[in-house]
Amino acid sequence: MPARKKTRRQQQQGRSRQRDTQEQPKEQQQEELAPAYRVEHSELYGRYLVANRALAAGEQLIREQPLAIGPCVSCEPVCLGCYQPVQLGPEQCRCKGCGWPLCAADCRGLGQSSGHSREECELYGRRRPQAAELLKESASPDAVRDLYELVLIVRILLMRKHQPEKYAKIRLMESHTEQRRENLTLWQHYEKKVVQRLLHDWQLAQELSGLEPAEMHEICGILDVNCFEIGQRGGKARTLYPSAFLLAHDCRPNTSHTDDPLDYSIILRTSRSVREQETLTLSYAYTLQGTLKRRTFIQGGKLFWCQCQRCADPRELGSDCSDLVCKICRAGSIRATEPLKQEADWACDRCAHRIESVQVERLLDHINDDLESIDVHDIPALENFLIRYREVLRPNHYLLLSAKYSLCQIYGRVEGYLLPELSPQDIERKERYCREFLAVVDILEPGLTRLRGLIMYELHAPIMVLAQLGMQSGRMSRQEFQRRIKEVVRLLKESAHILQLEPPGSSEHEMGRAAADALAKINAQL
Ligand SMILES: C[S@@+](CC[C@H](N)C(=O)[O-])C[C@H]1O[C@@H](n2cnc3c(N)ncnc32)[C@H](O)[C@@H]1O
Repeated sequence: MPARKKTRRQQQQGRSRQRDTQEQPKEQQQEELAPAYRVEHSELYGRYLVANRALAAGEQLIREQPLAIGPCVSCEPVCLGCYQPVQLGPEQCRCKGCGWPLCAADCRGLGQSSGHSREECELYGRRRPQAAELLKESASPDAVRDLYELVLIVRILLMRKHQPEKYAKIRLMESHTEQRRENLTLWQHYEKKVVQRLLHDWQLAQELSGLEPAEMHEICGILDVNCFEIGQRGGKARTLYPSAFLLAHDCRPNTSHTDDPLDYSIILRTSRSVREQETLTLSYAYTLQGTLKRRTFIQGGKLFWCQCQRCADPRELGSDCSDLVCKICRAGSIRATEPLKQEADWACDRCAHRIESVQVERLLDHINDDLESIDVHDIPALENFLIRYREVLRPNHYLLLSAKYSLCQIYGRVEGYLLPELSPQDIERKERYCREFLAVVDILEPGLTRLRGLIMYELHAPIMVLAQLGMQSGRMSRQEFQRRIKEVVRLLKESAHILQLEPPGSSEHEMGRAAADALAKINAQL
């Protein structure tokens, strides 16, 4: 995060303390209940968490600070103190001790174990030619990525010497080392980019006696299997938490989590009510992706093939978010015949047309690249994308939904398309996209989830504006107007409730407050 002025930080801390005090009675109540979960073990999951009793939606299960935190593996350089983006040019502030780029000389993360610690700075200071001096403006994206990939690994290896208790906890995490060793590409990547580099170029064994390649590979595995990616307000980091890593994966999970921008704590809650004995789950993959891609992603990093209910269902629990248009009969939808087999054919549900899954993958990669090349603020280009692929993908397809979600967020917010400038057709379009998106999110991320809160907030605005326009023009009946206002109130209520569960200081929390304010104004007028 950019260096924040003391007053702002103090204000934020003040808000946070206030919130703690307000929540105290609730926490006291919870203390009287049995613990919310317990750790179990199975052949399939290894260790995992189960509900110890029936849990209500929104119950806080875990709040804990990271055991380890560092930059994400990315080509974008970030401040080592607070993980906000930085530049590599001569103007950028650099650490006096080691030369790595920082957001500012008084970054709040300097000298902190959650940021750029003294031990790290001293080590990098001794390795300037192999580290900071490579971080120049002319450095290739790969060179930047390779260096930033090392940071969290080195931080953990330094704990071996400086924080042995934390290090011991981390080493108890799953690394899947044997399975990783069998994957030659993966193994060689870490052998070359991490192990050899740290041992030979950085001479790390001089700093940490007895350090062996096997231990370094194990740490790389632990990070791949157990890391969370977190971040608020443009910052991005990866973290290991003491117990949140124990949650098993499901592609329609029953918990949701967020992180506190002040101390990087994870806050994990039930997103819907959970039965006693039910497995507590979160999603290791982005839920708004199709089964073919999600399963490949999970297998790549976490080394298992997901077999959850959603993955096993060709219609993905009725969301149809992987459906393609059959180009032979046009009326049918093409879906995986056996979704738990990556290589199984895809077939039309109306005619005999079939395609191989590799062809589907190629098509999806192509469309995804096309979408990625569009600026997320470019309304005409996103609209054009929807037109280009409506003959190829069904309306709920996750790639179309991704474009629709961007449009939901920018109609009414970007120049030339601000709310007063929007035509009724544009407003109707925003409403339609929001509804289509929400219908799928209701299936795949039901309950008190951030995405539902955000999209409900977006949806309230077009309904409200169209209702007002309808009344003004005399084309809408009083009854219809009231029905719409009722819907606006419901959306704002739910959105305010969900988004205010997000930590103060986050943009989502701000939006939750805006929803609550809008609701209060409407209630005052009713
Ligand atoms: C973040 S760790 C979870 C904790 C781990 N079970 C342990 O005992 O340390 C992720 C690993 O748990 C297992 N796992 C989690 N969810 C799973 C699922 N739905 N199906 C199969 N294995 C799963 C896999 O071995 C995965 O790599």
